[in-house]
Amino acid sequence: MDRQNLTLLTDLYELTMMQGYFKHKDRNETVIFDAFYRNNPCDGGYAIAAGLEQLVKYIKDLHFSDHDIRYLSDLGIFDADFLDYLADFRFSGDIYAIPEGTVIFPREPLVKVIAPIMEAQLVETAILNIINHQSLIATKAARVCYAAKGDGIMEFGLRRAQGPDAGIYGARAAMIGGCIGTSNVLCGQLFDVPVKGTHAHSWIMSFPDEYTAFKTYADLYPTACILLVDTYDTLKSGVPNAIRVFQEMRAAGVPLTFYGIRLDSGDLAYLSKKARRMLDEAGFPDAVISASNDLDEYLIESLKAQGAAITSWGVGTNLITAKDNPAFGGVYKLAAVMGEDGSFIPKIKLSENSEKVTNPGNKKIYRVYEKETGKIKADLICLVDESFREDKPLLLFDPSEPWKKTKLPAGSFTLRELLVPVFKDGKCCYESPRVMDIRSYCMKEQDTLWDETKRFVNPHQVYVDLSRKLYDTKIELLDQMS
Ligand SMILES: Nc1ncnc2c1ncn2[C@@H]1O[C@H](COP(=O)(O)OP(=O)(O)OP(=O)(O)O)[C@@H](O)[C@H]1O
Ligand SMILES: O=P(O)(O)OC[C@H]1O[C@H](OP(=O)(O)OP(=O)(O)O)[C@H](O)[C@@H]1O
Ligand SMILES: O=C(O)c1cccnc1
Repeated sequence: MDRQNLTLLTDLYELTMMQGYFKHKDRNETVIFDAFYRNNPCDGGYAIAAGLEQLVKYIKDLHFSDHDIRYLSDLGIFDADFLDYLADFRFSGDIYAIPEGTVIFPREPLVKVIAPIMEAQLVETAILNIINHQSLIATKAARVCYAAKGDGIMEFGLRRAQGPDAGIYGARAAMIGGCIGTSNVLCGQLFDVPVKGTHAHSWIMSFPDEYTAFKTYADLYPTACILLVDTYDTLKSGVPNAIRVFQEMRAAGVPLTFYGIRLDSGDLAYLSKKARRMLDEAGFPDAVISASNDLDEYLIESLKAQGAAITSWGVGTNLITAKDNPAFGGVYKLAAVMGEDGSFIPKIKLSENSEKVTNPGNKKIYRVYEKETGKIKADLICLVDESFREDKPLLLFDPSEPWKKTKLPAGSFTLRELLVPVFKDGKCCYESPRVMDIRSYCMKEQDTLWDETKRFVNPHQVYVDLSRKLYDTKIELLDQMS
């Protein structure tokens, strides 16, 4: 994906609407679109923003090549004047976004596009495609890492990902969410993240016996020597053969730095405890026991509760595909159009479902932290011309039940604005951090959540409140429409 022009990575209707705007509207009419999501993945209490670096690259590269124009012309639905316009097309607007690795909550704008309507419309599909995928996998990874309580999680999903892009960018997102490495070598090269791995059953099966396979592997890779012990019989053959090889390494003076076993089938709790005892009794208490086999956050949590002696985890299919929640559900909605006097006229989308009624206007988001603990108290969506101060009391109320109010005393909270400028007048003004730096930031972000929000069953939902002014604007629009 990084190597090609993605301008046609859009739904046809964006282009047919663009042509309609071109012919029947003021094509320079400036509008605001918000990308946001409505429900946390996996019924969780939060999500992790990811994908901004690829979004930035996509916007920077936006242009219709001669080849693209010829293709669109051949479709027979676009007129020459519109195709001429496309030939000179560049993104000229502003984009604000929540930085990658940030903890996010439903209904807050993750990306805000302020641009001429034709441009803002075109980019909908790709923005959602990129942000939805990576935010989903980063969130899943954060959950898996949370279950592992500080043990390392290796991302092993490339072979099970839905194609190369999902494998590459999914692994990138999994690193942001907290994995310590990936087996995906191209992801390692593209994003300078650690690549890690053990070996497959085929390695063992290709040798005349398990011991010879282990011994050969240990001679080749003595400093990262994790032996897969379940090809024949984990406790009767795999672990004893691994111990024999470790003893020989020690006897030969090979420093045992990072070594151990991987379990990939059977009862992982039982086998890991037995293996732990065998390794300890043989004098290898620091041998790592790693495990894989269709793991996810729930299984890891369960294995921990069962006292499994596993301290390193390989997670493939369920992470890279977010198997139990395969779509993030982010949407892109019109929030305002610019009036003749240059001010924005807020727009709202109605729905039978009150949760689906959009938040109108040109907005920004404050994150409100409890000063004493540094934990998130709530998020506050307001209009851009509003400002709130830490030295003034802050009144928060629940937008779905506005009579429920909380007044935070001045000095008891800190505020941070979440949306940062990414493009200004079509020029990029944002430099993406390195993935490993985003990962470190994401770890700190997750520390701002209470465990009650991170737990898997009925997590506490963080309040995403509206300012009084935004709330009143919304109610006024709803009144006008009814
Ligand atoms: N103690 C345990 N508690 C809960 N789930 C476990 C436990 N041990 C293993 N599992 C999980 O149970 C599932 C099935 O394990 P099992 O070993 O039967 O898998 P399998 O793929 O059938 O084995 P094999 O690879 O030998 O075919 C896997 O997702 C595995 O991670
Ligand atoms: O189970 P996942 O979470 O998807 O993790 C990746 C799986 O991929 C490998 O198995 P595979 O059978 O593909 O190859 P192998 O011969 O190396 O075990 C590995 O052993 C894991 O079990
Ligand atoms: O390195 C490993 O152990 C590995 C890599 C990919 C998939 N499963 C395991």
